[in-house]
Amino acid sequence: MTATDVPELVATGLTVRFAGLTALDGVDLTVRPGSLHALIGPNGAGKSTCFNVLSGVYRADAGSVRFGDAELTALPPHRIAALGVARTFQNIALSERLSTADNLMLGRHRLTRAGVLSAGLRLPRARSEERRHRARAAEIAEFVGVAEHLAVPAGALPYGVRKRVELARALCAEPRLLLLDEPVAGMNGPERHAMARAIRQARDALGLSVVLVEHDMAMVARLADEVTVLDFGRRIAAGPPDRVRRDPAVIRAYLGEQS
Ligand SMILES: Nc1ncnc2c1ncn2[C@@H]1O[C@H](COP(=O)(O)OP(=O)(O)OP(=O)(O)O)[C@@H](O)[C@H]1O
Repeated sequence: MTATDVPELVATGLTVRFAGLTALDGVDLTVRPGSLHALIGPNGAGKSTCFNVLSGVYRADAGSVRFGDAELTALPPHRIAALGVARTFQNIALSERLSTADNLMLGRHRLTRAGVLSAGLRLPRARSEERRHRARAAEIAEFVGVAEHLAVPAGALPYGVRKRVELARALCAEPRLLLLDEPVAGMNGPERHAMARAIRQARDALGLSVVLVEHDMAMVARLADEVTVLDFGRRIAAGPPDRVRRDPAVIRAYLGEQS
């Protein structure tokens, strides 16, 4: 199944101030439908703040966010989620005692009418709805390579697999735009590769747009169609990874971080 109605995300002039500090300063960001877009930049550049604005956790002091015809700018997080914007966090937020399958069912909560985990009455309609959702969750588990772990409690899985289960859970909400906050943080080489493959496969299979915050330039070059670079709250470059990597302002920003 492919999402056919993925709109463009267009953020314009995003500005966020905390006390005396301007965390985002007139940032523009356009995410083409179905693209994999990386948001990068040195520590404190404003990446998380940008995610928090896109998902409604923070309200911008100025600027706007449009997702197709929808104006997201002043909407609370649950309304933004209802429009098909899902997000993962840097820290794992799975229920450790629940199986992978049940964690994925929690991800489908937004789409269920009967309340799938509490279908205690076992009414036929609730049962068939639950079956349908479990089948879809298993299909999504397949896209991100965690299908073999469906029966295992999330807490018993290795770190890299748990992070992919989290990705699957976010996908279970059938988002049209997925925001991934440092999806490979803390992973070793093979886990990074598995996650990169999972992200690409999910995007290809579901046709959604993905924005990911990432530090590792090699990973960005491998994965992203387009990159936006922030530094001190400003957008200093945007474009395809190859061009952005060679941009003198980007090189300066990253060298500055190392010194
Ligand atoms: N809630 C807040 N209150 C005050 N200052 C904040 C808050 N959130 C972020 N900041 C500041 O805003 C700036 C941008 O922070 P942000 O976390 O968005 O950067 P980042 O690019 O995500 O950094 P990192 O890569 O270290 O996660 C930083 O100077 C940070 O200290």
